[in-house]
Amino acid sequence: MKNITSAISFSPSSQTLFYDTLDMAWVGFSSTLFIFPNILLLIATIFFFYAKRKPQINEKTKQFSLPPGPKAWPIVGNLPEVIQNKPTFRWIHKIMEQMNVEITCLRLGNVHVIPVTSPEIGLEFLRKQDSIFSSRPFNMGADLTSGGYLTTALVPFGEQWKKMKKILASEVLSPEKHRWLHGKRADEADHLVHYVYNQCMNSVTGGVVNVRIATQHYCGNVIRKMIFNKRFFGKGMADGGPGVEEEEHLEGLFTILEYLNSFSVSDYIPWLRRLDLDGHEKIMKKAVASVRKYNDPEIDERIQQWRNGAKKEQEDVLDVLVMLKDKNDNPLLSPEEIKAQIVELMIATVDNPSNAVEWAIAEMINQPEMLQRAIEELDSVVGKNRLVQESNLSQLNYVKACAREAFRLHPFAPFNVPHVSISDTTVAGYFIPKGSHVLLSRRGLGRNPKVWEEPLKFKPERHLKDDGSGVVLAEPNLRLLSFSTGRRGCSGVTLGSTITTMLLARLLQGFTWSLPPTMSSIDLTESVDNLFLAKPLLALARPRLAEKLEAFRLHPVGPFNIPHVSISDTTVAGYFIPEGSHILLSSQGIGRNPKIWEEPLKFKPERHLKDDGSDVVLDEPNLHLFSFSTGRRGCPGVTLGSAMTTMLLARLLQGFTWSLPPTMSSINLTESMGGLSLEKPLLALARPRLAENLYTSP
Ligand code: HEM
Repeated sequence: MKNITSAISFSPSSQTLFYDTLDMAWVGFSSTLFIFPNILLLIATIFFFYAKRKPQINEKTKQFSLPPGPKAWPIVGNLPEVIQNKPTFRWIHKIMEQMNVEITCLRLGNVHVIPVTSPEIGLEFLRKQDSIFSSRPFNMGADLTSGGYLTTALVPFGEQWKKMKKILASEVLSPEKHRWLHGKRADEADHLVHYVYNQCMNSVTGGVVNVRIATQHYCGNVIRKMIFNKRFFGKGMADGGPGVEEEEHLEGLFTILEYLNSFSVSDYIPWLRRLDLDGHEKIMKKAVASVRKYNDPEIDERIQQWRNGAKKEQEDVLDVLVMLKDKNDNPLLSPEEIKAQIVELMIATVDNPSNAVEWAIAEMINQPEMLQRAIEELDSVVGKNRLVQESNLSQLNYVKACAREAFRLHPFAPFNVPHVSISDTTVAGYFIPKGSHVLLSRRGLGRNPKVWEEPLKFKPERHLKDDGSGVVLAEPNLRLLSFSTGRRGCSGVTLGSTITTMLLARLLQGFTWSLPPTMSSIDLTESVDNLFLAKPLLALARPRLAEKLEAFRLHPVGPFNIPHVSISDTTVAGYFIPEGSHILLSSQGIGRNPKIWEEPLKFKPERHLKDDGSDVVLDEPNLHLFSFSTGRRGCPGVTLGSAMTTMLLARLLQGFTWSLPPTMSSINLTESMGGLSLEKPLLALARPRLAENLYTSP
């Protein structure tokens, strides 16, 4: 749920009010005349509020002081500086640097906001005193996104949070459900490769790929597929890219993330919300509506399908949520709870993986030896004849180190989701009043020079362990903040790690990335308003596997099996076979052996059909023909290899009517001299035989 995290970081650039701290005069950047009455109203309201509610003075303040921070104005505290210094997260980090502190305290209205950049202090908040800091703020963004606090991540501590968190842990994000949903993630990983491949082959762009579009839409596709069992709300694009519906949906999700915790004045002086002085509420309402416009009809229809019996089998997360029952066998979740929770799951999924992978590839293109090292790892773990699968991810330590380094150096959000204290306490020797908003700085932790050598350098190898043990993306000790820790820690660690690693691994394995023709290096400048790359990454991609896959297609089986070498003298078939002999089983000789096969040179598939109608398999452990071999050196990929071969042939035969090209009277079946492939690549006339829509989206 990092994204939610992310939301807290930004000060959207649409802000148009600036405050002059010297003469206390508000200056309307765009229209002073328009803003002036608002300001008067603001000041009057603040005074009214203040007169009614004096800040509570706790006895503890007498013993411990608040963390150090900039001097606060009466009543409004540091809000004037927050308004004046946009984006707020950069200002906060700057003052912490200037004060040389790892914890500070700003007072925004009546709220103490406590940014932290030290892992030790962070752990005191989120581990040692976890129970005190386990609530969330009430604010406009959380209210709108969570449908009035019906969800998990954005909900203050209480029964609703407990109920939803438990449901996510046991029914949506459990290891069992993770396995159950594997096929959907696998589809989207294949779709990603297909989409990027189409971009590479696009003669208009010359193979230059917009990596941000690819990564963000992959994340959007994965979560839509897991929840709704569909990637596209509409038809999508012929090249596998997003249609207008998915573009709008994703833009809505990222806008929510941007404005969720964006230091809006009304987050700290709640009655100002109705004035919507900074326009954030209008933007948020529109963004939430544009997401729910697509989500809600799917949800309503599905509830109906279960009610009227049209749906009988659970196929995705939505089915699971709809079918949860309480102890009286009534629906456990209301439609509104389901709708709000789904928005939250979506924002939790799309931001961190896409941003980290975009940054990682940008950094790696500028240091090509990293690309090389990652590719070597992929080739040695996975090989070149098949695409990386989730079962390989645990072995891809260097690839994971690259993703982890991107989380460290380039988090999506400057701060973690706010933690709100439910009672007064002291942390690191400072008084922390009840109701404080604790903001662990993802940027500050990840770049803390006391923790990281050369913190501004992208160095994935710093995460590799000397004992070669597995690299993980989680960091419960808060040396960097990826999934956080404690009772409010991320519920989606496994899913988030899988999506991130698979995204990076597929892009690296499938394509060779380099600079677009006109560039000498990737510009790694960060956007001013947020932590994205200032400009979406455009990079040249060339398929790396195509050549190998083509070789595989043309030479499915070499003339001989891979040599078997004997490790001692022995006799076989009455002959002496010395130690170190190379045994070459001839696949050609076996398959064409006239003692085994009648008319061995004729292509006669029916010879493999069994009289009893039982299944035909491609495996032949008796070596009457040579497919996957047998014994301890036999092929471990029988199932995958059989599935791929059969699917390849079946799809081509089902999808198309094949015939001779116009100028030929028959296909020339001459074998090449150097191998067993056709001498010339097969050219054949194909005509679609199925409905047109089956060809347009993969
Ligand atoms: C790489 C991907 C992800 C990262 C880096 C990440 C990170 C985070 C972070 C930093 C938090 C806040 C923790 C805190 O308040 O201390 C969080 C919370 C959360 N995340 Fe994730 N997240 C990711 C993916 C996901 C996914 C895929 C899901 C589910 C689909 C998810 C669900 C949640 C939920 C429900 C919470 C709220 C927990 C609570 O408030 O009790 N996250 N995540």
